[in-house]
Amino acid sequence: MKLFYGLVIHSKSIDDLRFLPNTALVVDHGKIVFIEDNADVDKIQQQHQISAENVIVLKENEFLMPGMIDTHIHAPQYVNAGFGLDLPLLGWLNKYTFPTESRFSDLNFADEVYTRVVANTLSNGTTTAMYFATIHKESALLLGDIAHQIGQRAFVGKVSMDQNSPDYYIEEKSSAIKEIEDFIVTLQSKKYPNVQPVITPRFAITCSMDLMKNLSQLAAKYDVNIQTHVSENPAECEVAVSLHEGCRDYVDIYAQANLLTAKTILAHGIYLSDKELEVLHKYQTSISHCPNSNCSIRSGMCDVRRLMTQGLHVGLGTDVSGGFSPSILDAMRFAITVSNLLSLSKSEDYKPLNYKDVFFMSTLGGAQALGIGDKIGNFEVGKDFDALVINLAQTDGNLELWLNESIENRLSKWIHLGDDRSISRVYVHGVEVKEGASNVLRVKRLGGKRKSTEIN
Ligand SMILES: O=c1[nH]c(=O)c2nc[nH]c2[nH]1
Repeated sequence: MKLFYGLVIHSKSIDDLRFLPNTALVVDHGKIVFIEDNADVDKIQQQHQISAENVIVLKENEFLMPGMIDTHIHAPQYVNAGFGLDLPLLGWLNKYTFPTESRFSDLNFADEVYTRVVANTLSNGTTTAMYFATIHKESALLLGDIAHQIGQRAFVGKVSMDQNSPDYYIEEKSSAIKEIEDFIVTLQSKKYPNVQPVITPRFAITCSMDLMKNLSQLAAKYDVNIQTHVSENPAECEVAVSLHEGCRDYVDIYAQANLLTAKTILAHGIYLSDKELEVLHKYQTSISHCPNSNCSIRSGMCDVRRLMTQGLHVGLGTDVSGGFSPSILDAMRFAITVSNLLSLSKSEDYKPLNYKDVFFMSTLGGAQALGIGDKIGNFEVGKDFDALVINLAQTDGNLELWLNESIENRLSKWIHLGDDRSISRVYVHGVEVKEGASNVLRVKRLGGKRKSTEIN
């Protein structure tokens, strides 16, 4: 058992952010068993019979928050993060993305890159990641192994694609169906408590209707999540609809393939019509908002406020490498900026996203978007303890300046100015993992243990 004591910040819902001073939070076997603000810490330590070494008292310049959730990240594209941003989506996929992803048939290369992406996202405070891998079953399984070993909560998707893809990076339909079923069965048989397989048709351009229908049947058979892309770029929308005869619009393609469920998350959703939003709402399907990517490959500006007003769950995604940063803090900032820019062309009562909204989206909102809002995302008795200790002193040497501010302003400052150094401890299911993740990276840098291959 562990007892945390200090300032706790978490969201109860989109418009209910709580700042809880002097809070005692007890964790047992990875789960939250007690939480009380303005608590008598000695009394609670005694009541729960917790030894002194298991009491973690936060400093004045620290606070505890839920772990952050990246609802959309392409693990293999981590290699490309920060370059190749000169083309819009379809050209970008062909020139940069497919060639890189095709390299993941090489397990040594996959090991190198996937270890880095898991360790680095954890160091940046991502306790849960919804990953796209590649079409290669073995390396996608390896991503699951690595997330489990390093200690990240992860949804891992072996990508499926059987059309409109280059010869060197495509599956044949029947083998795509066999491979994804093998992938699900194998990953589930490992019984990793925090790693799940996810059905991952790349998007409607690279998947035949028949493949998508088979994938939705497998999702139902194994009760797994589904992820794909929707309505990211005007040219993409046009091509997608033209390829699937008899489908009214982009969302209708996925509706006809039975891919829309309460466990489905669609990345982007920039150009959705009101009718499409209505359909997504009916199926309780969520959106991953990836503002860095939307700006970097010039896809467009997503009106998140509109999606939320329609009742959709919206999480945040880094979308590496359309997005150049693996940090959810970066996604929060981009989300605020994009929303501010959008507001310039809206009526005066339009409310752009602020730091409280994006804090929600990066924690409980992300969990709800992934269909696990009852398990993680904030601090409630019975939930898993996925958490970050934030140390403001690491962000700015002039700590006094920070401590003179209200707690609200401190949070706003951290969201706008903080970086990975300010995330001093990371817990997943009650286990502290940041140090482990840094060690893995150190071993890699020194060329130790795992075999190293060259990275472009
Ligand atoms: O941002 C994106 N990244 C991708 O890899 C991709 N594939 C299809 N659509 C996509 N969008």
